[in-house]
Amino acid sequence: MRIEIYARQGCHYALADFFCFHKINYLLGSSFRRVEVSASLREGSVLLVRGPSGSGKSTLLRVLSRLQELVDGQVFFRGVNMFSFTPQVWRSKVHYVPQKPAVFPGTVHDNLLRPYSLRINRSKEFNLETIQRALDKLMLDFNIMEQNAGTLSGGEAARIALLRSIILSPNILLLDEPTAALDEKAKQAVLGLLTDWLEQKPDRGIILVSHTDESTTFPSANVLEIGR
Ligand SMILES: Nc1ncnc2c1ncn2[C@@H]1O[C@H](COP(=O)(O)OP(=O)(O)OP(=O)(O)O)[C@@H](O)[C@H]1O
Repeated sequence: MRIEIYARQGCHYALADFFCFHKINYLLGSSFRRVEVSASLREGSVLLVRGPSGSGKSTLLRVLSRLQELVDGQVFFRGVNMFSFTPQVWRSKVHYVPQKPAVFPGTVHDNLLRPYSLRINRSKEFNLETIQRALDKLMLDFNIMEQNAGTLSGGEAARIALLRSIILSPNILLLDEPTAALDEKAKQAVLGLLTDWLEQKPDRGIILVSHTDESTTFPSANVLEIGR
């Protein structure tokens, strides 16, 4: 009950209490520059995060995925405070896909399989048909599965990192410039996949940091401006 009350106070302006953060404060790197932001995300929707370079957009995503401490403020998923979850459970719900894709030793197949070795994902199914469909949508050939992940191009590695998150079916995707390394056609493919992903199931949302205007793809998206 206490959690409910906090949720309403913290995010009372939210259209729905799906995911929201209220007056969260965080430091930029080791400097004393501090950012304070509030925003909310409706189920099935996108929150676009904009702001000048160095304003703290990537840091916000790190804070929301609990890779960096917040100084103050509250974050809620369905009215439950972020700190009520263990970091592992929180990160299985809220996935961060960094700007520089993480590439692990081994093939692309090994890279996609890697998160399933974590206890939190053991009950999840690694489904090759789903992967094949997603690779198609991302304009990648299924043969890429056997390629050494260290040899992927920047744009390929970005799409594989996104796919690795998507197949685990989190509730919230925190995406940092997911199309920055892509040409226009591949960019549209990624945005199409994200649109489909949002529509496939309820209980999903995306927070998207992007320097390009994605509001035509996601016309109902809320926008959070940082550092203006
Ligand atoms: N680990 C760190 N150590 C020191 N400074 C850091 C660290 N991480 C971030 N910063 C600084 O914090 C500020 C915000 O960085 P952040 O990456 O969040 O910005 P951004 O808005 O995402 O920028 P961009 O649009 O260029 O990607 C920058 O000035 C950056 O140099």
